[in-house]
Amino acid sequence: MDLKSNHSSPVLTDPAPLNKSRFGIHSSVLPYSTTVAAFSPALFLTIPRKKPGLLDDVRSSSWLDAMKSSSPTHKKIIKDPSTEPANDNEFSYRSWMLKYPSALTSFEQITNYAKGKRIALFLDYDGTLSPIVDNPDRAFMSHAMRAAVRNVAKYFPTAIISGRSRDKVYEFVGLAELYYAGSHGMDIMGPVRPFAKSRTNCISSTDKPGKEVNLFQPASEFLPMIDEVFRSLVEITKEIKGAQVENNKFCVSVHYRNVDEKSWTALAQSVHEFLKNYPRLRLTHGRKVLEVRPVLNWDKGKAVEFVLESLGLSNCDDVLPIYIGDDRTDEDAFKVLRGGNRGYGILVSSMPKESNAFYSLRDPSEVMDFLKSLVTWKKSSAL
Ligand SMILES: O=P(O)(O)OC[C@H]1O[C@H](O[C@H]2O[C@H](CO)[C@@H](O)[C@H](O)[C@H]2O)[C@H](O)[C@@H](O)[C@@H]1O
Repeated sequence: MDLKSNHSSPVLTDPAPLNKSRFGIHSSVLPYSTTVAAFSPALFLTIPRKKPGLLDDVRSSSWLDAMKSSSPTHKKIIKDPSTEPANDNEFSYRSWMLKYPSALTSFEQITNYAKGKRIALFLDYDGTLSPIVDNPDRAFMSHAMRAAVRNVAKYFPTAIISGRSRDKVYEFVGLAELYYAGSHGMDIMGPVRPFAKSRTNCISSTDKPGKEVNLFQPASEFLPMIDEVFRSLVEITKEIKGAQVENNKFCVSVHYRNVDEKSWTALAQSVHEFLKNYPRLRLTHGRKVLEVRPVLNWDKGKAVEFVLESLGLSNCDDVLPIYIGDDRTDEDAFKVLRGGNRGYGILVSSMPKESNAFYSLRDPSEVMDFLKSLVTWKKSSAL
């Protein structure tokens, strides 16, 4: 189901930005912010909301369809295409790949285009670097994947852009040489910004190993609210077996992967009902997860532009950004790269789905192969 076309759904996908100005953010010191953060009206989104009391949409089949189709159960999708007999699913996947060719089989085409260009690499975490698992706290990446990411980052500036809190994703990845954006891009720790336009709402900080970095948190004003919402959602959902609420600092995830399907409507309904008290927050939908986020014109696409600008790589014809991700929130980044043919989005998916990406990879193991291929290509082209 295409949630974008269903404005009556309580789960809102990211609407088009109301204001196209890219970084129109003024500085101010907010009363309860620990960091220097600032807001421009351009950063706030107007989200159409249902009137209180109208919960029919939560019970409707479209809502349930969206919850069901939000992510395949990971156990069902582990297949070896070389040994499994071709079936209907495989056939439709291969047809879909005509539109989203494999980044591995199209590798030569990608590198031909990349010749003479500087690649900047953006990687989502869950479902891209680590396989989807039932327990979000145990979504570890393999040692082999970490080695592949470490290696690729030696040759190309590399950033992780995740829905997780920045600290959590750093803990999982554990590589100090990367740039990190957590909370769907609302918490960016990047390089000191000699190239970037003056942006006073960036603050200087140091990362874990003590390197000087820049911190950009456009939603810092929301911190107390998100904290309060997190605690309330833990309470509200505690009777629903399997529900898990995760604090991602500037957003909150309500996981239903381990909830019996019969209770999904009840869960969605209570979250939706509760959020009516918070008109400055919105609900989006990820892989078996409801995500509570500030109503802010900021997303993973904006985060990509921000990191590129920080690195002095924006508006350069000789830069090729590549973004690899599996989730609906990664579409914002794919859109940014597709616009003006700036770079390549690569969708990680084992099943056909519409995307703004150019290429596809089936699962994290293919992501790892792609990263390794980039390194091999880079080394050989330097000879
Ligand atoms: O942007 P990402 O790095 O992909 O983060 C998106 C969400 O990922 C995590 O949830 C997903 O992965 C879990 C572990 O495999 C899985 O159990 C869950 O069902 C998935 O939705 C993370 O826990 C969320 O907070 C992120 O928002």
